[in-house]
Amino acid sequence: MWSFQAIGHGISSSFLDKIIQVAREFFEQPMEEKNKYSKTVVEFEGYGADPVPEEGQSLDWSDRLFLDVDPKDLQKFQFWPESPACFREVLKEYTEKTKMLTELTSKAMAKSLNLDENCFLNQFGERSILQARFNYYSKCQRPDLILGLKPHADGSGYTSILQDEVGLQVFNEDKWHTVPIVPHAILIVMGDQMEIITNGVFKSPVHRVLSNSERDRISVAMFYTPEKGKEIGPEEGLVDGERPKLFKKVKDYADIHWGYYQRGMRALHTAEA
Ligand SMILES: O=C(O)CCC(=O)C(=O)O
Ligand SMILES: [Fe+2]
Repeated sequence: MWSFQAIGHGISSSFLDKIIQVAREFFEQPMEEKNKYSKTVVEFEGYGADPVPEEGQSLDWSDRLFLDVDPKDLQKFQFWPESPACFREVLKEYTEKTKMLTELTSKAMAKSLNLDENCFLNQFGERSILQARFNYYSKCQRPDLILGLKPHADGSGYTSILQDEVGLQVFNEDKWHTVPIVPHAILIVMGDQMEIITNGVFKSPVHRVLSNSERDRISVAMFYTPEKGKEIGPEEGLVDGERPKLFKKVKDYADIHWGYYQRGMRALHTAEA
């Protein structure tokens, strides 16, 4: 399993529409307003494109706002938009709802593998991290020439994605598959750290976003990642004679992943046993 669409998650449709709406309002503002929240070259957080460390690497046809949202003491309000006026309040509420969703999802995934329902939550730790990435893909005259977002696998534990248009594709069995829009479903995509924790039973899929000449697109990705400095590794219940340990213990894997991601490369091999 690499991804699924969560429905019946208890987050109201009107609230999900509201998040997409405030994201859209933020991105539709003049550059001058958005640049108040710009990140510098070295920072992760804030408004603007990801850095491209080396010449000749592909740029994405998209606009981003990246924010640490949980634990609360990691929130840096200098990067949180004040316009639209309800932005901060809506994001705080979505953070709380996403936390509840990750708890439910982690338990359900553990039970599906006949593991103790708290085992994934324990690996992620008390201070597990949530980061929000708002993506805006504007219309593009030449969608044949440029991608909205380059192929990558997430460095998170797993990621929940809200999307308002098709465009996201997942690579599986030698083909790109377009993820359908299920209204008000939240797409859960495994990241590399769940592949490590499940000893390869769950896979972290390579995915990308196409650009589109007719419609723009908003997505809100929430990256759920183990706490800083905490070691994670394959669950003992998923290791046996037939399935030896495929990965070693790692910590702060997301930082390692980032260096590779920027160069359009996968990082999972760095965790192989
Ligand atoms: O825009 C999307 O649907 C996916 C975004 C994504 O893959 C990411 O931000 O890592
Ligand atoms: Fe992604």
